[in-house]
Amino acid sequence: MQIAPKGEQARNNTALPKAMTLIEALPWLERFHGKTVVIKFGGNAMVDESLKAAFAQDVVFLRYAGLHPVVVHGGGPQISAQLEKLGLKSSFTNGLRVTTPETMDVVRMVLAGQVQRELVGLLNGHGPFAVGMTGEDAHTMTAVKRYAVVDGEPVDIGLVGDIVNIEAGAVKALIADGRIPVISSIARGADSHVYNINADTAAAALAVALGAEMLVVLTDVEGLYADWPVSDDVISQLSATELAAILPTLSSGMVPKMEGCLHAVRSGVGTARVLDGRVQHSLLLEIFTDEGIGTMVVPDDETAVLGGLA
Ligand SMILES: Nc1ncnc2c1ncn2[C@@H]1O[C@H](COP(=O)(O)OP(=O)(O)O)[C@@H](O)[C@H]1O
Ligand SMILES: CC(=O)N[C@@H](CCC(=O)OP(=O)(O)O)C(=O)O
Repeated sequence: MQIAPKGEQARNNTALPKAMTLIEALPWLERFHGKTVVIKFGGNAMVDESLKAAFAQDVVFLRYAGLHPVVVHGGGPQISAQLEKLGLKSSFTNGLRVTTPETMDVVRMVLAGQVQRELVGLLNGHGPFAVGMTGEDAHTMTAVKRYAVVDGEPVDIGLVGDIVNIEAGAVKALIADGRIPVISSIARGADSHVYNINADTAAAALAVALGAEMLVVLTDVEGLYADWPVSDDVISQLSATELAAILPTLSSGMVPKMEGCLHAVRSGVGTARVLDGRVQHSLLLEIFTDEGIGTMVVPDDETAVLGGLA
């Protein structure tokens, strides 16, 4: 038995702000309970051990809060580091890795064998939730060869694919079983080649196929900068039409990210958000607090009020 001195519990009201923080989350919990959230964890956001651990906590928190998180992970910098160790060079065209068959072996090994395994391990430190798979498994993602377009001309970039079909059954079965799917962006081609898929593109396609409420992209910038690299003013919210208008002006890694966000909101996903993965717990802050952070893309018919509660 433990006995507190008279009045101590009543005076001990330092806990009130904590209670208010929890209460602030209530409308968002009501709104998102039972909804699927596809989270893209970018390779540039996973450089730090404490960030990876905080990410795993956030994702498991979402699961316990009654949402259905699905993780699609990147690993671009990790692939480049491994290629370098092997004496192979990395080259990109329009933000896409030029992927020879030799490079593809390394992409598959790093994404499915290292990055995915590590994330599954971190998530499963909190319970038996995470199940790793690649887009190849159960024909979840089918790809066709993708060409980069440079000066209006198609350029062969090797085994880079575009997703043409998603069979979401295996992912849905995992969600229904209370698991957290952790998916590497590799897909089988109808021609039985294995293709390297940009992880932003894969996450967006999966969000659409799952009818997700939200696509969240965690990266290494605060959001979409209005006039990058000249300024770093973050665009906090923009409509699909506004995004389509600025898409041709974007460069490097932002191109597949924002193309994915646009595709998602134009295909039924409620909102698409780009967040700073370098900020600990940015995922929870974005979903469960009133302060929106990063960039939110909303469908054209949504009003600005989506930033708060509609
Ligand atoms: N308008 C922009 N706003 C923000 N970042 C931009 C913009 N245009 C290009 N970038 C670049 O895109 C990068 C993010 O893409 P990328 O490196 O592929 O990240 P990730 O590994 O998270 O997918 C940023 O670090 C920045 O250098
Ligand atoms: C075709 C293509 O470029 N694929 C990417 C796949 C990994 C990825 O997208 O990782 P990030 O999200 O960390 O950039 C690559 O090989 O780097």
